[in-house]
Amino acid sequence: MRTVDLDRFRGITIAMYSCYDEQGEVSTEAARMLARHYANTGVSGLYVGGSSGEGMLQSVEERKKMLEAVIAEVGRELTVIAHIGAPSTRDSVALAKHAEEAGAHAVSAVPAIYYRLPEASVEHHWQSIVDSTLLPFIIYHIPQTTGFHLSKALLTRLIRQDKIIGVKISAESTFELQQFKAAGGDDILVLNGPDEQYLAGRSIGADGGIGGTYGVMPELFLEIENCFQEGKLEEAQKWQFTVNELIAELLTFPSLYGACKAVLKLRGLDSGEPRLPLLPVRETDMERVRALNDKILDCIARAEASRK
Ligand SMILES: CC(=O)N[C@H](C=O)[C@@H](O)[C@H](O)[C@H](O)CO
Ligand SMILES: CC(=O)C(=O)O
Repeated sequence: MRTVDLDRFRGITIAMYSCYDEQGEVSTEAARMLARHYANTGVSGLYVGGSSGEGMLQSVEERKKMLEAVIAEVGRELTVIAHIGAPSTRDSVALAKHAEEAGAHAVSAVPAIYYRLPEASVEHHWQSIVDSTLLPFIIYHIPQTTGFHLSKALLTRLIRQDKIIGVKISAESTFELQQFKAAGGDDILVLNGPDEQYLAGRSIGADGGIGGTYGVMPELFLEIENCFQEGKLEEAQKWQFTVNELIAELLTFPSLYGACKAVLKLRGLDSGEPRLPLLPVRETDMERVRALNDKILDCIARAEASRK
């Protein structure tokens, strides 16, 4: 049995976008505003500084600032998971210690990126992070960007430790997800990464999800989750199909996060542009963004009406 309460990490966790001002500097006001908005939607948590959060594109100081702002605003209402993975173990450990002091509920990290590392390096990297704080740790497995394939053997070894409570799996294989779940059972959390497969992930063993498109439509993922919990699988599938049409459109823009941020801006939630090399939405694409935002809002209204 774990000494950590796993329940607070279940449900819908938004992989929050970065928040910048007009000059492209981290904006604590924008971070608080966006975190506040999310706290009012009913999601369980926020994942700060991950892929959607552009942690890899920020300095250590900027990452600290962003995390502190989110915790100051919603740290008592929501579960805040700090993604502290950085190319070096040294920076990752510094960020993990900061996250603990700042009041994060858990830390999470990708493998050390850039070098093609043997499993022993990645294990040592993660272990150093885990040993540096008392916080629970969630492995972030995203082989399509890191190039590192987490083996079931390494996972099994790591999750024996009380502090290593689970894995966020962004690999697209639901079989792999199921194998991880089978390796850890009720004693670990397996969190679904690919938003397009939220329902598939849940159906095959995921305990919840952390996703980058939740941020423009948390209500729709909450609806899939509610239907799933109520055993209304056809309804859940209908909403997943709806969501997937929207994701397919979001993925047609030069960057997914640029599109998501542009959508939010139309709703008065300005978090600035994504940081380069992630491209912002082109002026000539703004008509398409407007149409897409209208479509998403319409789907959210339908989901809410179906609950009444
Ligand atoms: C590769 C990547 O960033 N995956 C994210 C996290 O798992 C997802 O949330 C995607 O952003 C989402 O599924 C859209 O493809
Ligand atoms: C998408 C996701 O989960 C992340 O941004 O890390």
